[in-house]
Amino acid sequence: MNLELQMIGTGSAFAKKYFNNNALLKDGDFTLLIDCGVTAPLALHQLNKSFADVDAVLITHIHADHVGGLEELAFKMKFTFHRKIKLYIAESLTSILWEHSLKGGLYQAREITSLEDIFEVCPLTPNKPYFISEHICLELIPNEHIPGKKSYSLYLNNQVFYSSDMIYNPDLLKYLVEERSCGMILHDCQLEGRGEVHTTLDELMRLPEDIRKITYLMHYGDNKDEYHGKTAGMEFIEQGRSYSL
Ligand SMILES: O=c1ccn([C@@H]2O[C@@H]3COP(=O)(O)O[C@H]3[C@H]2O)c(=O)[nH]1
Ligand SMILES: [Zn+2]
Ligand SMILES: [Zn+2]
Repeated sequence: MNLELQMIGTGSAFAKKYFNNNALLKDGDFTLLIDCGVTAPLALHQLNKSFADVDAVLITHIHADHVGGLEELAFKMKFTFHRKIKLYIAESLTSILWEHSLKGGLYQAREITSLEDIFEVCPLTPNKPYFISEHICLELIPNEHIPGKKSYSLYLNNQVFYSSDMIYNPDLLKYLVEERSCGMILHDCQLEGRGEVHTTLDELMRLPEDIRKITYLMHYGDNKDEYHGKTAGMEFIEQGRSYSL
């Protein structure tokens, strides 16, 4: 596939040791930022990067650990870099992102009155693959996360499933592996407590071994190290490290 995935953060929403669960997906010179949480500017800075290195941004759902850095991204693009990058987002979320999340901070008469004043908005239809660069094919898969809130997982190049935030859905994982040649799963992982809005480690440990073998854990809490060797063979994705896909 020849893509590189680098998690700029691997933490759960309120983790303090890890940044928000956001990623860079690189195809040669093209870099996609997958989600842009509150901590994204600092996370990039600590990797000697900045929003200047980002060519497009994709949003999976509207929670601060996934969209909270967009205000800074937008201002930097508009007034520092003078560049409009592509925003990939489910069509169902475009007006919600502006009206319910970004307008309060970004609105500026004659300068910024809509998402289109900042981004080249690319609304995506779920369950439909899109080539967004030469080698990145992206599909949004609707998931269940928060009652009444639309949220999406990603399926990359018909091979890699990226859960973003979702409650346990073993049937989806089995379907992707058995019917759609999925060879890698990056899954959110709540280490403790009941999985009311996320998937828990206990739930993932119930998956069949062939699925666990290809499952990597992300969006975890600060005490992740206590769980090393206690994950039924599933590896934790490491913040900052680059993975070849
Ligand atoms: O019913 C709820 C709704 C939300 N939350 C917390 O708020 C966080 C929002 O970001 P997140 O989706 O990464 O994780 C969520 C949880 O940590 C919760 O515990 N129960
Ligand atoms: Zn989250
Ligand atoms: Zn969330």
